[in-house]
Formats: sequence, structure tokens, C-alpha cells
Amino acid sequence: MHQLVAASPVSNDRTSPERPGVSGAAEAEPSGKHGAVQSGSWRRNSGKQIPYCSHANVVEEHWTMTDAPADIPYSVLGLNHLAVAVPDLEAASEKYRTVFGASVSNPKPQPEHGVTVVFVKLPGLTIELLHPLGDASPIAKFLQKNPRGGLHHVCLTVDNINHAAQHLKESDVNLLGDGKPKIGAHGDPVVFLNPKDTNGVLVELEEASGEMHNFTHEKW
Ligand SMILES: C[C@@H](C(=O)O)C(=O)SCCNC(=O)CCNC(=O)[C@H](O)C(C)(C)COP(=O)(O)OP(=O)(O)OC[C@H]1O[C@@H](n2cnc3c(N)ncnc32)[C@H](O)[C@@H]1OP(=O)(O)O
Repeated sequence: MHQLVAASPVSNDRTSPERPGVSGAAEAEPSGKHGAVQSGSWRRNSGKQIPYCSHANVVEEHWTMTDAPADIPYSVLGLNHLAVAVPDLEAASEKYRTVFGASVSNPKPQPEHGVTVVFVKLPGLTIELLHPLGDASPIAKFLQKNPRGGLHHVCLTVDNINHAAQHLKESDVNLLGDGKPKIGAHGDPVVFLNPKDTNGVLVELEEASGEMHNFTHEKW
């Protein structure tokens, strides 16, 4: 079981320094199996500090948690990105930029994956906008079924993609395609899991590198 966090009463003021994990300065939460979980703040272009909270303390205070088995040979390090398939990349980019205040990259074709990608950066979250590229795009049918677009997949960062793939195989979770990692849009190895084996959600795993989440306009 997790060690419960000795938290002070939770304040409704999201910027209160008394609220665990959401004060202005970065704090380390208690170490778990996978090491210290970082929480802290995210600085926007405006220079304004926005508190960022994983809700971990709140969950640990109010819910009973059961730890993962100790022998899992790899670790999920966090959410890498959410991917949204869209019928019009330019219109969707503009919506995220002007409605949600996100920074957006220029579109970049990924011929190996049959998609064109725009990265959308928000505090604590990267969204990948996807549009079909070429005749055999793996997202073509999805867009036919969802002409206004839709949440296409969830990508998790892992520390070792080969160990992850082996563990999934032993857990009867099948990888799509030939099962071999391809290089994804960030330049890191990725695999996709069959949504039939993951409660109907298409999950991508990406092996972490130093570049994770650090996309810049120069690179794109
Ligand atoms: C650049 C890179 C990166 O991040 O670095 C990317 O994002 S590449 C992003 C694009 N690449 C990929 O998505 C690669 C992995 N995806 C694939 O191989 C394919 O899209 C499949 C997931 C196998 C679906 O293939 P396809 O659309 O041809 O088949 P289909 O329409 O007959 O669907 C087969 C079954 O999968 C379900 N299905 C289809 N797309 C789904 C999705 N996004 N999420 C959950 N389920 C999905 C359908 O409902 C159907 O279920 P029922 O059988 O129950 O009716």
C-alpha cells in the first residue's frame, strides 16, 4: 500500500501554498516504486505562474490504493500525448491556439505513419493533431466514421519499449502491425497496442528520451 500523505486540509484556493503539491515552487512528492513524482508549476509565455497538480495527493488522501506487482519489468513514466484525428489541420490548430491558448507547431508529414502531425502544447499536456496522409493512412477509416474528428489514441511514455513489449506479450496484449517499434514523430521508438486488448482504447507506447516534451519551433 502507498504511504498516506500527511496533508493539511485541502483549500479551495488552487494557488494556496498550503495545498499539497500545488504551491508556486516545484516540490517532490513522496517516492513510490518508480521514484519521486514531480509536481510544480508551469510558466506560460506571459510569465504568469500557473499551478500544476497531478491530483496524486488528493487521491491518496481519500482513496485506498493498491500497488502494482513488484516484478513488472518496465515503468510507465507518464502521459506523453493525446492524439486527436481532425478533418482540417489548419482549422483545428487555430482553434487550439485561439480558444485554449495553446502553442502550435507547423504541420509535419510522417509518411512512415500515414499521417500529418501538428503538435499542440498546453501546460502539462501535449496534444497531437492527426490528419490522414497517403492512400493507406491508418486513420482514414476512423475519420470516415467520425467526420468531425475524435480522440484517436493515448500515448504513454515508458522507460524501456522492448521490456514493455515483452511484458505485454506475456499479458496477452497484442501489438499492432509487425510488433516492431517504429520511430515516431518525436524521433523515439513507438508501438501501438490492439484496442481490443485495452478496453477499446488505442494506446501508443513511446520510449522516453531527453527530448521528451521539448518540442521547439526550430525543430518543427
Ligand atoms: C506519428 C505517430 C506518433 O505518435 O509518433 C502517430 O501517432 S501515428 C498515428 C496513426 N497510426 C496508428 O494509429 C497505428 C495503429 N493503428 C492501426 O493499426 C489501425 O488504425 C487500427 C487501430 C488497427 C484500426 O485499423 P482500421 O481503421 O483499418 O480498421 P477498422 O476501422 O476496421 O477498425 C478495426 C477495429 O478497431 C477499432 N478502432 C479503429 N480505430 C480505433 C481507435 N483509434 N481507437 C479505438 N478503436 C479503434 C474499430 O472500431 C474496429 O473495432 P470493431 O472491430 O470492434 O468494430
